[in-house]
Amino acid sequence: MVLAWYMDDSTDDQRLKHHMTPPQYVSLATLKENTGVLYWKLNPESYETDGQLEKIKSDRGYTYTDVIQVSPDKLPNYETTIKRFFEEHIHTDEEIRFVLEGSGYFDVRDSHDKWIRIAVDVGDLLILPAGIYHRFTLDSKNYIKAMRLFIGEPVWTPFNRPADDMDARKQYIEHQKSGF
Ligand SMILES: CSCCC(=O)C(=O)O
Ligand SMILES: [Fe+2]
Repeated sequence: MVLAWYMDDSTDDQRLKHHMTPPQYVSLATLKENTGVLYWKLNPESYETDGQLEKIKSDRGYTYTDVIQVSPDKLPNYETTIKRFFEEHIHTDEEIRFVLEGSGYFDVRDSHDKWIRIAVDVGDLLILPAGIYHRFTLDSKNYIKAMRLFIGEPVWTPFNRPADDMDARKQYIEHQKSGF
């Protein structure tokens, strides 16, 4: 089950939960209204045949899929890559991830520039809109396997903050003002 919460300001291990005291959770509805992040829960046992993933793919035009595994032995240049995932950045396209095994945290900035931590695990399909400031980290279990989806030829290029002058960022801010 996906859960999201506001993060504390501690600079401790990024893989910890970083709850506020007391914890301050964010509902999926609020997450969507405030940030444009979308979420589906799919059945990890039957997603290949039950049509749910196929429907999302055809509704949203996703034509490309691959699978990424993040662990020291599976991911090339592991240390460098996980550092890059955790640098605050945007993309010019949506970031779409469907968790097949393991778990992790996507952190996104809300409309007041506060970090919201989204905990994903098996069956969670998360869509981060183009232009949202975000980052990714493994949690303390240290492993995730996820499907990546894309419209057309994938572009994974991160643009680290500050990227406020980019069109994708400006368009994101406009959407946020007018309501997702
Ligand atoms: C959960 S997939 C691993 C992270 C990733 O692909 C990304 O941050 O772009
Ligand atoms: Fe990203």
